[in-house]
Amino acid sequence: MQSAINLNIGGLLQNTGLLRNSRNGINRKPLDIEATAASLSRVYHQVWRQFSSDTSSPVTINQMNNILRDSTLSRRIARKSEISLNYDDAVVRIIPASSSFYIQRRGFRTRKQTFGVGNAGKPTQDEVKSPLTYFSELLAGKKQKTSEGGVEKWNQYESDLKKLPENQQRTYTDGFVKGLLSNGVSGAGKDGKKSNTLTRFYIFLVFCIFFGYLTGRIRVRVGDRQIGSLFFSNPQEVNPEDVQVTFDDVRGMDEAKLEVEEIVDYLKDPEKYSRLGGRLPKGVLLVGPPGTGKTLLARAIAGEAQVPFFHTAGSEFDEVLVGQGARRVRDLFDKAKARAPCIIFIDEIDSVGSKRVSNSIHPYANQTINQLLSEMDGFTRNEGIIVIAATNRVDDLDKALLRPGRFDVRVTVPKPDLAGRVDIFNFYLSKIVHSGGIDPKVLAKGSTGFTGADIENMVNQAALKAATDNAVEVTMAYLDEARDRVLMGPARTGGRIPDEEANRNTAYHEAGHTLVSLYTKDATPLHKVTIIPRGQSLGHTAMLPEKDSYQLTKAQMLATLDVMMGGRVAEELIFGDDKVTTGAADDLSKATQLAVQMVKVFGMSDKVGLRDFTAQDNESALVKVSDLAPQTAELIDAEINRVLQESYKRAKVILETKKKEHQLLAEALLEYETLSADEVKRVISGQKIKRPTPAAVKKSNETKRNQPSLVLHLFEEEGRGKQ
Ligand SMILES: Nc1ncnc2c1ncn2[C@@H]1O[C@H](COP(=O)(O)OP(=O)(O)OP(=O)(O)O)[C@@H](O)[C@H]1O
Ligand SMILES: [Zn+2]
Repeated sequence: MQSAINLNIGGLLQNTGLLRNSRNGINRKPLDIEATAASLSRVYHQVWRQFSSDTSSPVTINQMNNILRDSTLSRRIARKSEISLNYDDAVVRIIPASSSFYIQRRGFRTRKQTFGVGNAGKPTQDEVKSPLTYFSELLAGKKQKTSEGGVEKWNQYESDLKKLPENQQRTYTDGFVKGLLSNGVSGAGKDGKKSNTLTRFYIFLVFCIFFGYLTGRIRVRVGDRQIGSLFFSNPQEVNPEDVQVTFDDVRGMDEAKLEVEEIVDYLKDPEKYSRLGGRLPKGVLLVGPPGTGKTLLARAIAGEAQVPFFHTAGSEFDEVLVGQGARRVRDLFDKAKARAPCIIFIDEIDSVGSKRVSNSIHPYANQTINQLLSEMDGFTRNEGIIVIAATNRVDDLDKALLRPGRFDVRVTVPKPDLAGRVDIFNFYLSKIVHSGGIDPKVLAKGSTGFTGADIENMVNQAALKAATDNAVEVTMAYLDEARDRVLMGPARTGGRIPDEEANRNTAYHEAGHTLVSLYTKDATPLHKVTIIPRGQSLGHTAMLPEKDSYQLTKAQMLATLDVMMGGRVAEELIFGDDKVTTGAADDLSKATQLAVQMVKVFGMSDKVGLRDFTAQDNESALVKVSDLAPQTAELIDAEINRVLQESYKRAKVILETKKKEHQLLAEALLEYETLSADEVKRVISGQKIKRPTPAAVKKSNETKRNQPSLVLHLFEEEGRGKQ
């Protein structure tokens, strides 16, 4: 039992880690509601049993699902710096940023518990305790009710503040406090007792605002520059003992590891290198797609060499007062020099180091880059500082950053190949209890294109689901299910949407994609098709490449286009021209993007010819957009249209000749909701599927759900208004 719970806590932290990742820009991992709900409700159950003699669970997974499923809410959850779940007088606070959470019972005495599993050491209770709770407790004394009112008002105030344009927030803050203070003075004469409470509330409020300002919870803007949160947002330093990652934790990138090995050697003993006159790089640029383990590799270098690791992100240098970005860079290097040998890691360097621009929107961006450049020139090669930067868009970087003496070593961190994926699967499988029959090779074959982060996520999802089901071990079935989640995004937990007309439309739309993919020679093989909503889309047709591909042929790209067109064509053929829906918007935008690239970048249109027409889009280009002959622009436009039109026609021919199969497939989708590639093939050849329909399964699973309701409080940090 205990171990199952630990697993869930670990899983919960993983999920909060996902939250943190999705806040960090590129949304590569959508929040998996089902898994999060499962782990949350388990934790709840656990807390409940510790704090109350009542052994029944205070909240069921279903209820938690319902709460999290609300799509607007879940999108907002992904942006939260803190999520707090209240039930009766127990509170669970989750702090994605530090991958920690704590459980607390409000009342006369506060019992707290911190489960810290994680990267950078356990935060102490006081660290994770929000300033709000702190002050509400401090000031409330035994009058719990009052302070709760305060918190409520505070929440109201905070949410009101967020609705305002950012430049007005400061004014609002001042006004609000002034108003309350003057109100309090006039109220004082009438009712001493009340004013006492009020005064406490004001003090509380002022403290909150001040504290919020300090911790970055509240940010003040002047013009379009932001001040505030200057005190606590210095680059966070992870001490050597905290970086416990070693090269052994980094799997499936042997070449990259080899390339950075000598850096480790150097950091361990810089003297040795200086003595022999060796010249080591000052900066290393890790280039690769998100989730391939660039951060992990940098950490491992620090861990292997046992040196301090300064972790920052390019975006942290942004959004500050004029000159603040430059100041932070300077501070960072000053601190690093004092701790040499050490590593400075700058994640997403493209957000600060992109090409220097001379426009009025970003007048100060250049200062930050210039500072970075001068700092890097400022220390000598053998001073013991290695700056490691990560990016997935090396083309966007300012050329000056790439010159010798700066980031002159480039290490590519690609998506893992087959052998790499086997290695990564082995690594993460070894951390869970799984059945003997699982073959990492099979898993690796079925996950072409997955990154290390995807694989970690997949194994973790499987373990979570198995724990929720009280399974003894993680079986292949769980892993398969988890792969689909990673591949297609988390499914809506409530199953199909309640609108059967929309479902019918989705079924024919997806069946259209599926059929075109089956009958187009170079299309990526079909994996699964579903009409259960996932993410933003109502249905999904998933394809999975059979093997790693290092390049795409023109035929493959055209096939991809045809498959994308299949959805709209299907709607048109079945429901008529004026009954087509908005459902094809995403298909069309992706298709257009692909067609544009084929014509403008890949030279795949004979008429337009072998020329890269995007090269002129930047400042220093020899040929500017305006130099392009109008006929050429017209030709490009016409060719893009032609590529799309032809693809549409090919899809139409297929679906017109496969009417019968189309209908069979759509009907089967309506009945079974999700079909595997094999099942699709059975259905269109007129055979039956031998498993109960989801409707039948649901009916037999109907359970009682009469539990008390749950309140979800969300604390927002980032000033992005409500929704
Ligand atoms: N090659 C790998 N071996 C083991 N684990 C990996 C590997 N790649 C990724 N992971 C797992 O995925 C997590 C996320 O990877 P990481 O943050 O290092 O990726 P990244 O390339 O830095 O992404 P981003 O560019 O978004 O910052 C890692 O913490 C690790 O747990
Ligand atoms: Zn579609």
